[in-house]
Amino acid sequence: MKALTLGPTGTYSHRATRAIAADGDIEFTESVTAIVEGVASGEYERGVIPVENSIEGSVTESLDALADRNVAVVREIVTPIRHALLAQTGEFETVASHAQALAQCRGYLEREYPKATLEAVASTARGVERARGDTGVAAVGHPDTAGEGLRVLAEDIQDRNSNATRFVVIAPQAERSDAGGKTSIVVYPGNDYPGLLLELLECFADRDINLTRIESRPSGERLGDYVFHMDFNAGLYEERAQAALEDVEAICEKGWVKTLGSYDTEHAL
Ligand SMILES: O=C(O)C(=O)Cc1ccccc1
Repeated sequence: MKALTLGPTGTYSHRATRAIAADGDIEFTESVTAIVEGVASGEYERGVIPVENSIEGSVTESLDALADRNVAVVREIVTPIRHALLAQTGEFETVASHAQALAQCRGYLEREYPKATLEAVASTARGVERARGDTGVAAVGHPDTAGEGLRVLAEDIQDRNSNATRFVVIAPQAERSDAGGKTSIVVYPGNDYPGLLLELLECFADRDINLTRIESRPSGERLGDYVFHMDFNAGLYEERAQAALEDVEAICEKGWVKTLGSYDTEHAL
């Protein structure tokens, strides 16, 4: 199964993708939007993108790409994230990594390297490549990416011990499934009145369905206009989930509801 994820080789996304594809079937690109596009167009059978981190929150580019393109979510993969500081020597002026990784280590970097300039690059592994080619650059990434030429200067530098990232596995929309313990939908009410959000939440509360996440993103139309990403603990094969979705659709008759599908969770290292 050909899978596309965030590269180059050695990213956390790459590690998560190994849960669903063999290394020979994994290809890389350097933007999550390009991953979603590669799957939506049918070029790739699977894509793996990070959506949420326990310290830093949403990967907003991923949420927006899921709202804007037509793909299905067929699985979620949760992995612990343990960052290392990698460099050729202890003398560096710049720390390069994915913006989320830099943010997850903000306290450590400010405390230990207050003068360092932080440089956001496309992925942690891209930062490691920068450090491999430049003595003035250190990287934040998985310690296994050090390879030859880089020293692991410090391990477990994330600001909290419990640092986990949630990735979703996406597939072409035709593979959307009703089976699985969780469901993701994206909702654009296209309306605004007191109690609208309460009504949306009641669709789930009234049926004893646990919402695991709700995240608002700007619709891009105007200030104060939102798209909601909602995840809940029920599969669309369940009558109560179908009924909740029907009610959500009725509330959003002036907007739209995108059903990304039902799926199960996998924990990977
Ligand atoms: O850059 C990577 O390695 C990624 O896969 C994105 C990311 C960054 C930080 C934590 C989890 C995922």
